[in-house]
Amino acid sequence: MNTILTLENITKTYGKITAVNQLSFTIEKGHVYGILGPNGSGKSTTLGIVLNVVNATSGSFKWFNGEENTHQALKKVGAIIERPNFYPYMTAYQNLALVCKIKNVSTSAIDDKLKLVGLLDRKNTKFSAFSLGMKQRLAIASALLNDPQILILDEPTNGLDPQGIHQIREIIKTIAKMGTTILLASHLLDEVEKVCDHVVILRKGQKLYAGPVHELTANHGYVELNAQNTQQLMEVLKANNLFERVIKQDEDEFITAFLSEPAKAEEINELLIEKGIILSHLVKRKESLEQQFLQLTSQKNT
Ligand SMILES: Nc1ncnc2c1ncn2[C@@H]1O[C@H](COP(=O)(O)OP(=O)(O)OP(=O)(O)O)[C@@H](O)[C@H]1O
Repeated sequence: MNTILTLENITKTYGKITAVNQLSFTIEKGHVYGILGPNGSGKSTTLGIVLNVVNATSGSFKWFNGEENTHQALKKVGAIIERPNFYPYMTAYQNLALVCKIKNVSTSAIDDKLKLVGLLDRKNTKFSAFSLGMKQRLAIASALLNDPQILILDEPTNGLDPQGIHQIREIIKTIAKMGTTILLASHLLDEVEKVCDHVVILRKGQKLYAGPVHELTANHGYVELNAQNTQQLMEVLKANNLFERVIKQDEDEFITAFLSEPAKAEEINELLIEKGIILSHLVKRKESLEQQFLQLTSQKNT
């Protein structure tokens, strides 16, 4: 089995606040997972729980199918969940050598890891002289020193400039291509879309969606329509299997009908003419991932 991590009904409460609510999902080897959600949706708390730094109130999780205890399993996990913190007066190399000593791994891999994050030529520069982006890249090198099976990152590009953001995303993609599973938390849809192949969407600690990113985008779009007799049009649309959801709120100018399978505007028009409906408006649209994300996160008021 290639299961790296399984969460089952994890809940974490802080007094009256439910930070994580009955959360279940599975991480399989070889994928890049994003935990996506607005600020305060429970992403960091979830990462803290699986890394054993936060105790869950209820529910369970297991690493590597529960073959080893959590303490042993976490030796195969690389994680950066806080701002990178190294000794400022020591060089990049010296800092990593110290990490090797603490993790009890050989220093022979240091240059390779520095190369991977684009810092080999800065190995003898003191940490205090590093930019935030360089510090973050050094933290990634450090987390990779023991060749973990999974790398966990909490908001890896927070606070970086566009170039720094690009560098980090490219490094994450390279690490993933080399076979390391990645789990990253982000509030940036764009980041998850660019870097991840799977996503768990959270809102107020609750899972709204878990699955491949492409399935979230693989919808057939929707049509906006109107006719003189709106009520009749609504009824015809609702009765047809071509549409999985038909919506019109009072303030809406048009009816929105979500397609359950691909269909051209001409086909829809023809179908409605057969039912005696002359459309005054027909526009076919496709929701962007952003629209879907906003729709998902604004629904389910709990
Ligand atoms: N130690 C704590 N004590 C009390 N409440 C907490 C604590 N840690 C987190 N929370 C609360 O739990 C909820 C989830 O927080 P969490 O940090 O996990 O969210 P997040 O999605 O990572 O957001 P952000 O990106 O803003 O950190 C929030 O309402 C937060 O205020």
